[in-house]
Amino acid sequence: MIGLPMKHAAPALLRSTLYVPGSNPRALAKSTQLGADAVIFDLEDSVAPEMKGEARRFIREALGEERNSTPLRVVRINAMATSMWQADLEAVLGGQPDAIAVPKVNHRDELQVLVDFLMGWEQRNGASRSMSVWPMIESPLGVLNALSIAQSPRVNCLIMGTSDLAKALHVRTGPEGRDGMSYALQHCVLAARAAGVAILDGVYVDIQGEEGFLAQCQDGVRLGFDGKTLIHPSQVQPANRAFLPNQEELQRARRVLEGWRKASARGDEICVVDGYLVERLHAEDAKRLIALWDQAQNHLRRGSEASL
Ligand SMILES: CC(C)(COP(=O)(O)OP(=O)(O)OC[C@H]1O[C@@H](n2cnc3c(N)ncnc32)[C@H](O)[C@@H]1OP(=O)(O)O)[C@@H](O)C(=O)NCCC(=O)NCCSC(=O)C[C@H](O)C(=O)O
Ligand SMILES: [Mg+2]
Repeated sequence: MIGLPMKHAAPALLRSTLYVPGSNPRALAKSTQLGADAVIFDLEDSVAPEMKGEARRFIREALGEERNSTPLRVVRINAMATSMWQADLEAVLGGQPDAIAVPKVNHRDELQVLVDFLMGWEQRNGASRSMSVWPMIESPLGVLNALSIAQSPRVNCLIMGTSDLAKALHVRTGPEGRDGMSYALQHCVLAARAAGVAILDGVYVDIQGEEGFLAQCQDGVRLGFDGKTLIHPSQVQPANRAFLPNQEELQRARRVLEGWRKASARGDEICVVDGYLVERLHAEDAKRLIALWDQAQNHLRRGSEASL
């Protein structure tokens, strides 16, 4: 039933999420054809104040286009501390985006205001489903409150705003790494996992810096992120590859699952695969990796069917 606080399931595949300035209709049209798992049509920092109205119209038009289930369409509104977010929502909700990304969330109370607004809109307009909410964590207070933010109604994904966070923390980031914010990143991954929601790593702003970008994707994988937010089409395919198991990991996961299933059928809870102890938890983790791979194959298939 629309309107009740409820848990929204986390999207299954979010390796690549591409930001697109709402003021750029050419990029808006292109963004959904690039193989990203999600796109974020932006009304916040990439749009000049005098362009906000026009960007709202462009985004509403882009949402209205005939579409498939992929990529997910998300709209980033202006922060709840501004006077712009209501007009943003009024302009785009009729286009039924898959989620609303909310920048600079410091406290769960801000989300309650947003959810109250969404519930009112959905009731007035007889909406058939309730909108998901993707809060952005990009301040020290946001990081410290990450768990309660992640547990708020309708939240099914957190997004790291690492540029704003680096600025607020006074840390340097770049190809040499981002050690200064590793505690904050890990804290947010912990919060997302505890709340059962997805979590996306921040952007890498050096568009030409392929090597640095790949290194940061690998860092994101090691930290436990589900995927990365992106700023340029050239980052989509590398992120799609980085956030999937490679062939060696996939084959190993299949051997682990098979080995454990055989052991389980014999009544054993443990076995040894490739010289390593395998318990139920390893089989479950292997199953998760295989499911991720299968989701990506389905996504590819749907994409190629859509382009026929
Ligand atoms: C950074 C850019 C301004 C560079 O744009 P451009 O100079 O046009 O790049 P290219 O010439 O290489 O572009 C080639 C074609 O690709 C299209 N394009 C470029 N970027 C995108 C995109 N993001 N989505 C879709 N399509 C894109 C161009 O239109 C060209 O197409 P064509 O003309 O047909 O050949 C630009 O990449 C850009 O605007 N990127 C996104 C910037 C953005 O959204 N920033 C805000 C989000 S990041 C953030 O806010 C951080 C967070 O809050 C934090 O705190 O960390
Ligand atoms: Mg930001």
